[in-house]
Amino acid sequence: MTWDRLLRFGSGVQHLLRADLQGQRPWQCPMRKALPALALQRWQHSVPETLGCSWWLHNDHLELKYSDLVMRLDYVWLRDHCRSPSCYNTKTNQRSLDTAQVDLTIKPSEIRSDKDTIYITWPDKHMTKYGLSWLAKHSFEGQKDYVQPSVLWNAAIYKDAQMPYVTYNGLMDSVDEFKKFLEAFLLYGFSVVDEVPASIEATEAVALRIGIIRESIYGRMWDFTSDFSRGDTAYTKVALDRHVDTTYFQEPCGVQLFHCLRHDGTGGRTLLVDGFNAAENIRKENPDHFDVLTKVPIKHEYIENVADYHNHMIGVGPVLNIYPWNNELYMIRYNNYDRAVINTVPYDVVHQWYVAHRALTTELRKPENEIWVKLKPGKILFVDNWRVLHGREAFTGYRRLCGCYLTRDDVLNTARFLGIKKDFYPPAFNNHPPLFSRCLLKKAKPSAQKLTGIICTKFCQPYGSLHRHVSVLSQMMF
Ligand SMILES: C[N+](C)(C)CCCC[C@H](N)C(=O)O
Ligand SMILES: O=C(O)CCC(=O)C(=O)O
Ligand SMILES: [Fe+2]
Repeated sequence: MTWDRLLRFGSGVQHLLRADLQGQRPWQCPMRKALPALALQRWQHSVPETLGCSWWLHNDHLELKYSDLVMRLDYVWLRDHCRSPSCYNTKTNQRSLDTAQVDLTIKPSEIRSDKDTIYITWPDKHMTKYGLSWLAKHSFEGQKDYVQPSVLWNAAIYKDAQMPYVTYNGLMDSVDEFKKFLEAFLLYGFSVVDEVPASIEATEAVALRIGIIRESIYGRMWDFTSDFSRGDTAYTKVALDRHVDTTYFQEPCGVQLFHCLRHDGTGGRTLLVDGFNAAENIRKENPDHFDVLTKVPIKHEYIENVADYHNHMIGVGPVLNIYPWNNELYMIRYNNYDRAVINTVPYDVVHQWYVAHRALTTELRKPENEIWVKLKPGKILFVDNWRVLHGREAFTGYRRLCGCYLTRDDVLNTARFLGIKKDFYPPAFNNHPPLFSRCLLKKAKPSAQKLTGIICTKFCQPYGSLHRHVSVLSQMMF
């Protein structure tokens, strides 16, 4: 074997590469494309091809083929992901290695593989063992393009959805019921628990089953009537248009739950609107409006000086919040009552923003997007406050509502523990087009029998990936 060969091909259970990598020549060899034809045909395998892996040392990364998956692994990444006891604590699942100490031009000095494992020795003689299936699972190329399915709904879709009926006893005593409830919440952005004792204590117990209560200026568990005990319209009898709460927090509360403990009077129904559905419709129909709503920072404010309550909360952010790496919408900050003075952009942008905001408002106000429910003692409504807007009809009489906010991370933590949350971090670079991350599943149910239609939103175009997603989603949902 010549030097070039030794450096370019990996194979065998025996050591293949034992090079002084400081030597210039091998690492300056041309990239794969420029290699002689013979060399290109010479991927070598550790064991019969079907079982093992083959690898190729490039100048700046390791190309590793393992059961049909071709991975390209950066050397610093490989060193950084060493799971040896000195680099990684498997008890705490924390890295002990100081990544800043890794030479950014590091290269393996020795490499070999067998059926399940690849072994890399580094210039300082440290050896790293990588399970091939671990690499397949954690490499960029090995990412399964699953999404957290979410059903963007309007009134008609909701009607067909057959949301599960989960009771207090079911939720507290049965993991299956608990999962049913949370699955519906993840899919639709709201979910109901029924037959709950009409007390603050039972409401709190339900909250704690799902997550951790987020204490705020309103307290831990809150419990209010229309007595204007706090300086906010919520504490009156007037109607409240659709909104999300705590837009004036830098991180608005993730989840809110409502339990109406008593109402002797008329009106007071609760309105729910899927903010993501409305926003995705805007994205489809008028991407420029969508764009403006994702870019213009808007301040929201809560100023209260009532009795002993003195609060001034400020939160700033766009109405539509999207992840920069794939444009996925993750939070809507929409509350026209609490929106503060706009002074962040010049007048012409202000005007564009008003036009875009009007388009969104029009969409949010379409009766076909509204669902109305009457909260009653015994029924707890959970709302994803980053996605689903709520409102209420004016009412008469005595009405007492209790509930709390939950920390979002902890609700998702519970969902992961139950195995019902898939986390998807899509490819973020140009030659790997963003895969769409939200789609409209018509008539999907939490443990759906059937999907009757999947409409992909505009930003997730590539047909190939759409096709893959559809099949992945189908697998998950059927
Ligand atoms: C839910 N609870 C009654 C405690 C608070 C109400 C907060 C109302 C406020 N305008 C907002 O939308 O954030
Ligand atoms: O009274 C209601 O039904 C809800 C009021 C409200 O929007 C809130 O408390 O956040
Ligand atoms: Fe509210």
